Amino acid sequence: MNTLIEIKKLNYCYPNGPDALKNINFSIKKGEKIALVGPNGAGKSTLLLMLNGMLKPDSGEVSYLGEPVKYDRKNLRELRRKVGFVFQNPDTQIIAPTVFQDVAFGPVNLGFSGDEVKNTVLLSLSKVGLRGFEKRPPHQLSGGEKKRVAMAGILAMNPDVLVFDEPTSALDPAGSEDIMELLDEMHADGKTIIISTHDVELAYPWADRVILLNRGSILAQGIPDEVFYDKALVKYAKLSMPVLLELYESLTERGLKKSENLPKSILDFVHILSLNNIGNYPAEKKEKIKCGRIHLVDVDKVKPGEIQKIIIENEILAIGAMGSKAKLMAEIGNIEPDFTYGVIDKCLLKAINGKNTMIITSAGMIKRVHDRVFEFNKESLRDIEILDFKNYAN
Ligand SMILES: Nc1ncnc2c1ncn2[C@@H]1O[C@H](COP(=O)(O)OP(=O)(O)OP(=O)(O)O)[C@@H](O)[C@H]1O
Repeated sequence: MNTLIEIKKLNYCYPNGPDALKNINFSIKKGEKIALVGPNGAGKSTLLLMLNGMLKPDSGEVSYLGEPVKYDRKNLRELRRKVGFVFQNPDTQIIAPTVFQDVAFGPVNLGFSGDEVKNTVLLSLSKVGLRGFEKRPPHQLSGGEKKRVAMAGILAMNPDVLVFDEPTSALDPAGSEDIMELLDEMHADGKTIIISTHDVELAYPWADRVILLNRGSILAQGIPDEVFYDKALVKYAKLSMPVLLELYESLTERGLKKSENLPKSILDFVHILSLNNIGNYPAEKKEKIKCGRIHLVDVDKVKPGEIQKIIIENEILAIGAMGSKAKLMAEIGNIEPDFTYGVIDKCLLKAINGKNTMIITSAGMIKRVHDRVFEFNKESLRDIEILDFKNYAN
């Protein structure tokens, strides 16, 4: 993997303020999903602001693709085009009287033609699930919708790296799940993503790598399993262990056999329990329970009206919509999805209980579903089947 951003020996102190960052060293590789985790005041926002040159270190270096960042106007403009930043509070970012104008701000400044601006804005709005919002005044939107407008504004500049300061702050659980799903969609589109959060439950299953920050210093960095399973470290950072790990630790102390991998989802946990012969169907029932199937619907190939027929004909008991296109399709087809985040694992969980499910999604994510189900089948010695619906005829 190529190193995109590298930070070396970085120090920063706000004028008349505390030492906000002390001797920071880390690098970000292309395609990574990184969570910067720490309690209030740890320095997360300050560090994120270094990534696209909004703050300049007092000492040390930030480099992008091997080149040290230069803090003149021209170079900063270039850098900010490649590293997009979505603020914690969308009101900081939204400036125009309509959603269209707000999202168009970047492309207009980049000198796009009228048609290019229009196409880019509409594409970005559809990526964040806000088509039809073009004429709305942003200040009349909900907090979650404003966050999406801010994201669309950044996507319109097509950056390589997306930085989100507390992407789910002030959102309800469904709004948070929607935003996290959007981040996954952007990642599937090839973007490198860095978020800050103090929500360990959110960071643990999502991130490829976690950087733990406290009082302006990096305490640890590594894969989430290692960082969050270190109780003393997590406590020192004034955070708590993700609840699945806490439960796993507690049960292994009482004799539960340890598994090869730590549980990242309820599905993983159920799998670990079943390896310990806990929660399995009794032998006589097990014989009769066949795994449910996952019906995979490609939104670009199947019409909304046809989905209802597939649901009825295949006795589908739970539906997941993965991605904004799928959610829009569900809305048009009058389908209320049961899952919109963590969809694959939730459908696998239903499948092992013998229930048929449907996942509605689009091109980029179809392979992800196949890969995850293949991996789960291999690990759990099951044969959960995927039926691909590329057109209704099959
Ligand atoms: N503009 C500023 N001027 C002076 N001090 C500041 C400024 N912004 C932040 N600080 C201080 O720098 C330190 C790091 O703040 P920062 O906002 O980066 O932390 P954070 O981890 O993002 O916190 P939170 O989770 O509460 O948003 C804190 O002690 C804070 O008081």
